[in-house]
Amino acid sequence: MSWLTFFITSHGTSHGVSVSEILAVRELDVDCGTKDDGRWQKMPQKSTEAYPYAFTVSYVERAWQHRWRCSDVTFHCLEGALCQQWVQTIREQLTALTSRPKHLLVYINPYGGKQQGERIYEQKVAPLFTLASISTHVIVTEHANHARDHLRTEAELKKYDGVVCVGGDGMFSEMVHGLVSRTQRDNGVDQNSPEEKLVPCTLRIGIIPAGSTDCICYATVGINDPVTSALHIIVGDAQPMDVCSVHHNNTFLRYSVSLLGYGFYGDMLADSERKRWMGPARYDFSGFKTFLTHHYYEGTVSFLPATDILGTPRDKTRCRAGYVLLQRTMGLYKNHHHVLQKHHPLFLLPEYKGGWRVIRGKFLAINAASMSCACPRSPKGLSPAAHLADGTTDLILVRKCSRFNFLRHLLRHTSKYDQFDMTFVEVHRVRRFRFTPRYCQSDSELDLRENGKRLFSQICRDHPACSCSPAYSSWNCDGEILPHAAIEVGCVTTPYNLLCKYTVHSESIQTPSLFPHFFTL
Ligand SMILES: CCCCCCCCCCCCC/C=C/[C@@H](O)[C@H](COP(=O)(O)O)NC(C)=O
Ligand SMILES: Nc1ncnc2c1ncn2[C@@H]1O[C@H](COP(=O)(O)OP(=O)(O)O)[C@@H](O)[C@H]1O
Ligand SMILES: [Ca+2]
Repeated sequence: MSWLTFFITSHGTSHGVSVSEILAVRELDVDCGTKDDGRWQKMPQKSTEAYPYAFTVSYVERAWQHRWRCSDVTFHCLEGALCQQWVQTIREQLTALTSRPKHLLVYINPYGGKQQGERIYEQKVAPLFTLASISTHVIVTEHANHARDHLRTEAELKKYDGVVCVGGDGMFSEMVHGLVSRTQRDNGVDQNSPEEKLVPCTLRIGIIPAGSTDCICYATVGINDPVTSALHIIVGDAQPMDVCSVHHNNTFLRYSVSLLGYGFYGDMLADSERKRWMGPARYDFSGFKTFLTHHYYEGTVSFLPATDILGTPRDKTRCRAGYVLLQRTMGLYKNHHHVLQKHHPLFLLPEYKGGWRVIRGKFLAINAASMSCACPRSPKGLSPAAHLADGTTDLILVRKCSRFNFLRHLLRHTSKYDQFDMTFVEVHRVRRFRFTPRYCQSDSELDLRENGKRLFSQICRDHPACSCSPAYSSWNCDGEILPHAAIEVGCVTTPYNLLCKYTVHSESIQTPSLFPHFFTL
């Protein structure tokens, strides 16, 4: 990392800016007389008239709580040639940073969150891209899956260094589906086979948060702030992440990168989609309602524990991304963790010891968190110690319990207390899992659900005193509804290049894996 240090001679202090954090440099026209001194001076506004040449450096300033802001510093000088030399040198250094994007394809979801996507992009993000000389092609989506289908079939991807979505987790999911599906098709990979290895795609995806929960953004950057995300994109930050593929009867259904939730989160999402007019507050309303209905679901969860990894979902350490190390060991890429790096470098071998485990029961919630799932509602997230790119997902099983206990469990997501330390909750770090509901879902029921109709199955006979508990929930897959109850999930890391970098300034136990923002899938 090279640093430019500007000596502020007037005060005898220095001001250092890392080249990797410079966004732009521009010469200023200062129209005045000359003096033959030749040293750079950062001057108070009044005395700048004496210095006819100046240039301004825009750079990343770290503000509070993981926020990044763009700051300017102007340097004045007496000699034009020296001024130009500085500007040219800085430009050359910036050009040498190959991880920075120059051409971006941007999709804006005008419908997500508070429906402010276009305004957020135009007012907060576009000026920064222009400042950083990034050219963009902007598409405002006209309907759901517009971006996904455009990416999958039409978009001329060769022209771009990355794609950016302006929206929530659903919009990010569209990007993932468009790009990953296209890459598999181009490489002859059959998505319907759960065993097939996914070919990673080379384009990176950036998110500008403009959705309702923005969990993928929050869990990776540490905050859901459009300016911070734009700056991470400009400086070329990258973070590989896990992608889970979801299948049903050897048919590909979807990919998931954050949460797959059955029961509580599935029901809450299904209810909230009908209340979109409420905006992001719909989740509070539907969350409360779902909590009161207190439905449980019977079924069998089978999973393949990740025995070869160090670290568990109960770790007190957080996935802090001071730096990210990708290790390639016999085909397994493993991401970071300070403890791992210190004590077990390069010894992470994939083992499938122990085989599958099977758990049968009545569950209020079955959640698979491939990342912490931190969001403003729960700054530590559903699985605070989950890692961003280790090829595993944290499977959380919440068994039937009283409303009071379930409330205690939910509330612990918002406090320092351990949400897993309860008798009815268990958590496993897994490579694959499968869920089969106790009662088989008929094709006609599935059809009805797929067409958006709600149908409570009649099969209630085994629920004691039950007149309303349905046999099936649906899966919440990164905020999108998946009507199939029986699914099979495999988690793979699809890392690519080693673009990860960046020093994270501060952290606390409350703030989980915070990190960059331009994903490599
Ligand atoms: C009664 C007290 C309730 C306190 C509950 C605190 C638990 C909060 C944990 C939230 C975890 C959310 C995981 C995020 C999922 C997103 O992918 C999804 C979609 O996000 P989007 O709306 O597209 O930005 N949002 C939801 C709420 O399902
Ligand atoms: N132009 C559009 N009109 C309607 N729906 C859209 C449009 N563009 C995208 N979508 C869909 O909107 C849904 C919500 O988007 P998302 O970005 O997740 O916002 P939110 O966080 O509010 O849920 C997703 O299912 C996405 O596919
Ligand atoms: Ca959504």
